[in-house]
Amino acid sequence: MSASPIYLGVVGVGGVGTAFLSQLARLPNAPKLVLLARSSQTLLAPTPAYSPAIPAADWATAAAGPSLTKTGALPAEEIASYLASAPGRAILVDNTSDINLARQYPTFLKKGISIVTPNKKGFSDDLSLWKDIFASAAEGKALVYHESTVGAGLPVLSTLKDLVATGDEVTRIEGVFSGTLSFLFNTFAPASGSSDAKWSAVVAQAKELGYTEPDPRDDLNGMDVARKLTILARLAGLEVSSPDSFPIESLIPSELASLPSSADGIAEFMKRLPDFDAQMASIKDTAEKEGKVVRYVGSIDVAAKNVKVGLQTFEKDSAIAGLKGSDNIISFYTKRYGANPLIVQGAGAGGDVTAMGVSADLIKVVQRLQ
Ligand SMILES: NC(=O)C1=CN([C@@H]2O[C@H](COP(=O)(O)OP(=O)(O)OC[C@H]3O[C@@H](n4cnc5c(N)ncnc54)[C@H](OP(=O)(O)O)[C@@H]3O)[C@@H](O)[C@H]2O)C=CC1
Ligand SMILES: N[C@@H](CC=O)C(=O)O
Ligand code: NA
Repeated sequence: MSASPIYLGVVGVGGVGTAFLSQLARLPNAPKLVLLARSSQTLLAPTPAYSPAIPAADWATAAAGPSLTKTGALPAEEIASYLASAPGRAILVDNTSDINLARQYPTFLKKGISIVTPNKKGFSDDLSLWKDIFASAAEGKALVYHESTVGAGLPVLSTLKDLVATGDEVTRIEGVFSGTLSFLFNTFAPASGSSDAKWSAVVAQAKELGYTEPDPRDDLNGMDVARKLTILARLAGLEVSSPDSFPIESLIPSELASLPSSADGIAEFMKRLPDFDAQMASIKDTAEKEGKVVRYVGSIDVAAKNVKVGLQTFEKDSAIAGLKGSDNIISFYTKRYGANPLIVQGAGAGGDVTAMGVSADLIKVVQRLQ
């Protein structure tokens, strides 16, 4: 007997979304792509047959697919209704960083539509949304997978969930949680050798490489790391009310802090950032005088219910100082593992590795729905 078809809606075709589509095109037993959206355009397989499916691969190939319905941006409720009416189980992959779409996850889940996403916003916003998401999933018998919200494709959330589910006691989680900030400090202040790179030039490079959030200030102000720690803390059992409920050290010059988060605001920020290179150079030099390097780290002390995010200096021969490229390193201290933590390390940003986490989650959801 062949498995009944599963229907897929994908929103977002940026760095991660494009890499995801190309992985989707190669997946055996891939669900039928029936909706594909970017900020101002939506492609739909025509109803009531939900056929022909949209060809995966990339946006241009998809948009050239025959007999598709094409429209502008659709409200989340309409996307949910469209997917819920498909003649089989449905999955939404959210490859945006849109908080408004994330706030609608409960609407999708209550209708039985499973969610797969690298978008951190829904899981790190107010605790009430977190609770609503998982209660709605239970109500709609739908699944929620979001591995790439922390450490991109690295098995961070699955590891933590396994530790908790098997009865281990997680006491502390610490490390480098930002691919962008890892790349910036590894390049700007390497542990071996020296670098003349200007901070602003390395920020521009990280943006170009697709490591940053759509607005790079979300990385530089520490909020991206704070969101990841909020997600990990919640999975470890702490009721963190929101990512701004603990102190976060920002690397954004105060003079640039109030620029708007529009495309113009981002461009203005990037243009004026070189004026403040001396500030980061001074932080680097101060660490250098002590024979150390500076890195941006985070930690969760589960027993003390304490979350910290900010700059710290490290000996040059330490594991954190020696990270390369966009690598994350995440150490789980638990009762079972004792003094030697379970460590997950590897690339923590970039389209391909993030999409890998999304595709792997999709495979798990498809297997569980069949
Ligand atoms: N880049 C990385 O290394 C990692 C990213 N992530 C997360 O992955 C997500 C995507 O990141 P990335 O691909 O880099 O971001 P991009 O800015 O490259 O892409 C965002 C995409 O979302 C679309 N979009 C935004 N808002 C909406 C909306 N309301 N409705 C429909 N489409 C919308 C954009 O449309 P348009 O094409 O029209 O602009 C674009 O296609 C983010 O949540 C990010 O935090 C997680 C881990 C690592
Ligand atoms: N901007 C983020 C992307 C992954 O979450 C980062 O740099 O870590
Ligand atoms: Na991950």
